[in-house]
Amino acid sequence: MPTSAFTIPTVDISSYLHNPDSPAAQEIVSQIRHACRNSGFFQIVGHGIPRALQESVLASARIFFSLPFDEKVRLKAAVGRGYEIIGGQTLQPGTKPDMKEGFFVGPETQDTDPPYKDFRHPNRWPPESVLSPNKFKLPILQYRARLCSLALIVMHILADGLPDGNRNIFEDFCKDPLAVIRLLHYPPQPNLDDKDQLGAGAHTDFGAITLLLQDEKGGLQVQNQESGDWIDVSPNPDAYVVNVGDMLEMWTKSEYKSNVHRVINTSGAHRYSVPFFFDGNLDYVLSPLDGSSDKGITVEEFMNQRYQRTYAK
Ligand SMILES: O=C(O)CCC(=O)C(=O)O
Ligand SMILES: [Fe+2]
Repeated sequence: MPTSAFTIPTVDISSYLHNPDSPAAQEIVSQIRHACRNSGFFQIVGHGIPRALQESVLASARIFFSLPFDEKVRLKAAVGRGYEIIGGQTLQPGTKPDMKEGFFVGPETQDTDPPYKDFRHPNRWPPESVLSPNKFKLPILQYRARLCSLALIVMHILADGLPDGNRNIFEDFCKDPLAVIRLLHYPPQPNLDDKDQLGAGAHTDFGAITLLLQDEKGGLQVQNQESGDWIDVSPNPDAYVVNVGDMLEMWTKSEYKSNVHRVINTSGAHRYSVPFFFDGNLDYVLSPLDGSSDKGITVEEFMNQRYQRTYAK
């Protein structure tokens, strides 16, 4: 276990974007490497995603979730696409279903005829008469494309920080990746004394990395595994919260930690957030980077196992 104090640093990555081989960029790599080995969480600023685009995606979330339930539920789809009702997922076994609703958007696919393979279902979009594409589909797709590029850079930073420092080690994994935007809405929790009711129950993320945009309401907490304390991740409108997921922890043999987090919306108001899950190429075979001989597993198998645990059959 790391001996240094639990930390979720905020790192300005602009020097890395400018020149990944500069001394300033190497300092960024070392700060992020430290965070990944310690809490598994950090925040990035200087990432280059325009504020206006972030605002338009949060606005899309507000407008979508305020639609009548019947319009939303029509867009219910397979895991990882379309609408997910309040209580549709239970991230923490033994607690009540999560008090959040969601809308997932993955890659746009040309192949629109069923049967669909897992994680390759087409996106679902509200009809134009209900929600104009200018207010929903287009900003979300534009945002998703920008986040895909940013995630590749974060993967480079993480690769630079591994013991053999090979920046291209994740290259094949990052080709044609499963990368999913999830709009989330957490209604105000009616009874904060009910410890079994969380917005998102305690969990670790399944994939490689998550880049989270959160509004100003707060409620995300990360657990210090040594003390058991829950640490608030205070909202910073300029920052993405980045965390390591289970796949990367397994792959790096716990060099990088996938840490437990949860959401409790204590603000008394509606909270919106937009995680972006970067999960890599579905056909890629994962086996620990240190060359130890564990049997490989594809990204698709890995993600299936994780998702199945959190959705009622
Ligand atoms: O809404 C948030 O702040 C975090 C959501 C989350 O942890 C998740 O969707 O995995
Ligand atoms: Fe999460």
